[in-house]
This record gives sequence, structure tokens and C-alpha cells, in this order.
Amino acid sequence: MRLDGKKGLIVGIANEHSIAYGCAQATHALGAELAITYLNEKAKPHVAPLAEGMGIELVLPLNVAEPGALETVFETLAARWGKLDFLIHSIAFAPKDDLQGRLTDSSSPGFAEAMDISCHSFIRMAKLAEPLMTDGGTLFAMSYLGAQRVVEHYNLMGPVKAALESAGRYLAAELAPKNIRVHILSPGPIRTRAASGLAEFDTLIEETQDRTPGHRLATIEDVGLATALLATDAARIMTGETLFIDGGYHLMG
Ligand SMILES: NC(=O)c1ccc[n+]([C@@H]2O[C@H](COP(=O)([O-])OP(=O)(O)OC[C@H]3O[C@@H](n4cnc5c(N)ncnc54)[C@H](O)[C@@H]3O)[C@@H](O)[C@H]2O)c1
Repeated sequence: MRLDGKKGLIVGIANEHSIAYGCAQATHALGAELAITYLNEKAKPHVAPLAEGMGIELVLPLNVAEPGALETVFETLAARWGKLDFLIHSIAFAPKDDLQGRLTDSSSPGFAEAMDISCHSFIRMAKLAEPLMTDGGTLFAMSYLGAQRVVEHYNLMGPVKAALESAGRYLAAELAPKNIRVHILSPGPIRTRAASGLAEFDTLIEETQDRTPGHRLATIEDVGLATALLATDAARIMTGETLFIDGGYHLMG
């Protein structure tokens, strides 16, 4: 249940509250060597000290909406490592007006942008990771219960995350012959910068805590531990799952 000698790319650290940071800490603690990305120059000063704290040397710029940016990251990984063992996609975006309005009113460009950054970028990453995962590997992306049920104020991210969960299943089937496993993780609500873009997020947190069987909300450490476990060989026969990391909230009627 270790990750010694394994190499992982983590996309989605904005700051120390990011779910991706919890995943970086947990996989690093199990012995993995990591590369991480930051969105742009404005984000870099928030990410660089976290990388330094974990002794990570490969800290690369990546805006998945910029043509060629993802390819550059994977070219760097190929040159430096020549292989990749796991990849964590922990990014999402939707224009504010589209995110905070009804799905019924969402714009075509807003929906397309949300889908491209939050879902299709995972598919592009899978394609670029495939030739580097010569010993097999694991791909992860983050979803939320709003993909499967109507959660107030989740709006257009619901269908976008539903597409991501479905993409995870198709990728899992297509890449299984290469021993590449794919999981979609579905954490409960956590206070992060992305989450602060949702209307009434504090109310969602309170209601979720009330209705969670053990009344404890998931933390980024919890998500990191579950991800790290699934990246180890202990989970080698598991693929294509959408796993709730939410203290059982999704069980409740
Ligand atoms: N916070 C929650 O309650 C919660 C619950 C379930 C799932 N999630 C999902 O977890 C993932 C991580 O979000 P978070 O809550 O840690 O928030 P966060 O704000 O810390 O992370 C979101 C990341 O997305 C990145 N990003 C946005 N657009 C990008 C682009 N064009 N190119 C590259 N990176 C881009 C941001 O730079 C940021 O690092 C998201 O997919 C989110 O939907 C969050």
C-alpha cells in the first residue's frame, strides 16, 4: 500500500484549501514523486510554496483552455520521467452567470466552456497519459453528488459532472487493456475557492453536515487518503467506479 517509485501529475492546486493539495500531500506521504501545475502567474505564488514544502521540483503552468498547454506539460513529463503512474484532475470552471442561473437559462458558450474545462480536459489528459503509462496507471477526476441528483444551486455543473462520471466509465473500459484504471471521486462539500462560486454554499454545508450519518464532513485530507489508496497496487483490480467520499451522506433518503 505504498507509492514508492511511482510518478504522479496533480492538476488543480490553487491554494492550501484545494482538494488537489490534499491529494498531493497523501500521495507524497506514501512515497510518490509528483509534478504539479498552477493556472497562471497570478496563481503561482500561492502554489510554489506548497510545492516547496513537499520537495516537488516539477511545478508547471497549465491552463487547459490554452491550445497546446496540456501537450507541453506532457512533453515535459516524457522528457523528465519517461513514464507516468497516476494523474489527478481536480479542476472545474463555469462562467458565473451560467453557474448561478437556472440550467434552463444557461448559454451555449457558457455550457460549452464549462464542459471543455471541467470534463473534456480529463479526456484529453487521458489521451496524453496513455503512452506514458507503460506499466499501467490510474486516472482520477473529481465529481459531486449534484451529478446524480438535483442539488439546489449546483445548476449547470450537474450535467457537466454527469458527463464527467460517464466519461470515467468509458475511459475505464477503453483503457483497461492497457492496465490503466479510471476512477471518479465524489467528495461531499468542502470550503474551497471553487466552491465559493456556488450560491448559498454555507447553507449546503450546514444541511449536509446535519444529514450526514456521522455528522462529519469530508476534508481534503480524507479525499487525499482515499485517492492515494486507490492509486496503490492494493486497488489494482478496481476500475470505473464513482466513489463517494462523503461520510455516507449519499445514502440518506
Ligand atoms: N469543494 C467542494 O465542495 C467539491 C466537492 C466535490 C467536487 N469538487 C470538485 O473538486 C475539484 C477541485 O475543486 P476544489 O473544490 O478543490 O477548488 P479549488 O478552487 O481549490 O480548485 C479548482 C482548481 O481548478 C483550476 N482551474 C480552473 N480552470 C482551469 C483551467 N482552465 N485550467 C487549469 N486549471 C483550472 C483552478 O486553478 C483551481 O486550482 C473540482 O472539480 C470541483 O468541482 C469540489
